[in-house]
Amino acid sequence: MPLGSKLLNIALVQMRVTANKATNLQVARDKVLAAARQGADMVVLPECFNSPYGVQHFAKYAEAIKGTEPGESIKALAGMAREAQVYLVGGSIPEVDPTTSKHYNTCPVFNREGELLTTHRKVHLFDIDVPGKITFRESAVLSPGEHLSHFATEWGPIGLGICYDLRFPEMAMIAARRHGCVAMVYPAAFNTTTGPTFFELLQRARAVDNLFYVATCSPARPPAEELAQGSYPAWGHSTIISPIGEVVATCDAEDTIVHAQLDFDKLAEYRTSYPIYQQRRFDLYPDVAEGS
Ligand SMILES: NC(=O)CCC(=O)C(=O)O
Repeated sequence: MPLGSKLLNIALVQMRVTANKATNLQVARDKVLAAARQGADMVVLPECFNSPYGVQHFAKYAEAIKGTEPGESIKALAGMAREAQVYLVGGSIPEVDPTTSKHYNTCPVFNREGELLTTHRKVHLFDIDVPGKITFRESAVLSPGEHLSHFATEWGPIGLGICYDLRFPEMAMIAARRHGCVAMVYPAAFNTTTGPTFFELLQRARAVDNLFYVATCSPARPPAEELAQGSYPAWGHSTIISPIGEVVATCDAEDTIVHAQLDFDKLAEYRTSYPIYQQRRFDLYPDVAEGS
């Protein structure tokens, strides 16, 4: 992709995640390389791509990212990004901070040289209770991140969130208006209870709120026999949404790679047609994007 190009080819790797970390890393590598062969400039992996998603698993699979020798998943991700020569939004992995022993749900991002550009620690932990359907309490094991995150690319800055973060419009608004982000990327793992009602709706809302692209990447849904044994029922439906809320590309719950082209000339056109960036009334309500 030549510098200054307005088109970004993105690929969402909706992969099956197993209990075997080495297998997950190998599958991720094969799929990142396959996506690059299809022309992807940026590849996104799912939330918790190296470990089953569940509070009972986080500590067992956790690895250090910073402040010491990086763990095997970080080394593997850096290698994949370098080999495929893509920006890699490395889904998320359970992270342990070696200085505090706290655990996080963390998204690492790499450039085409395999250098770690940034990490996003999930800011809003997934604590919900839908009686008779799903109870989940990430905060039983994880600590919340304390920072919002974005990274620079030749297409413009790109904001990061992880799954439940998608429900909080302020994060996306701050990315868009404080940092000038042209897209928001969310590794995610909604489920068969909340996914049908909320997943696409939230993505379309965040896109339209900010007139930018939104991309999400989920694990594929496990097979019925694993669900019967209590595996997390991932909703799948990895999706790319345009700045005016159209579904550009999506899928169901299967193991697949979703490709789409983000067109930033179109984004500029939409922002001219719908000049909401110039029309806000901060004399009537506070600006959440104010600050450093
Ligand atoms: N992994 C998550 O944060 C799940 C979020 C989710 O399913 C929701 O409804 O929100």
